[in-house]
Amino acid sequence: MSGETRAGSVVGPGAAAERPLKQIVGAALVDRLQAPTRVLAARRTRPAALAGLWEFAGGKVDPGETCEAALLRELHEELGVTARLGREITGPLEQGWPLAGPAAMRVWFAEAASGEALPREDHDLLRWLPLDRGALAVEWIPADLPIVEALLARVP
Ligand SMILES: Nc1nc2c([nH]c(=O)n2[C@H]2C[C@H](O)[C@@H](COP(=O)(O)OP(=O)(O)OP(=O)(O)O)O2)c(=O)[nH]1
Repeated sequence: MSGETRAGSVVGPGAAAERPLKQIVGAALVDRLQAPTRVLAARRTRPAALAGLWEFAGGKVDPGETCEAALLRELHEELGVTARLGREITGPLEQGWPLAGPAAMRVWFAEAASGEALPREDHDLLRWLPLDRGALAVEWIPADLPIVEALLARVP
């Protein structure tokens, strides 16, 4: 029955609450929040379906964790940096940007407050991309492309 709409019923926020999207968070890590010129892309190593594709560093929000805390944790685990978050790059959903499957990602601008970003977990390569059409030079996870476009449109 799930996914079907009874005659006369309205699919509203309640439906979303019954089938919440898995919350993912990601960072558009830039060289500096004030007047950014480059953004960091990370190449995934797993799972096989995503290996070799590029993404924003980040990951799943743990139960009881805020999105912002999860993102700072993920950036430390994955890149070894202590980050500072800037503005959110808001998406079309309350939970951010739709991803493949029942998941959505909220994305923030971020900069490293300390540490140099290096691939530690989940990635084998990092690349600093220019904040122009050159940001599309790598093969992003397809769901990330609208986010990259929004990022380029929202660069100060
Ligand atoms: N981190 C990240 N995940 C993304 C992006 N785009 C996208 O579709 N995803 C998907 C890939 C995964 O299915 C999911 C994130 O899961 P993940 O595997 O990175 O999360 P995690 O680090 O907490 O993983 P795990 O240790 O629990 O396996 O979101 C993106 O730009 N960044």
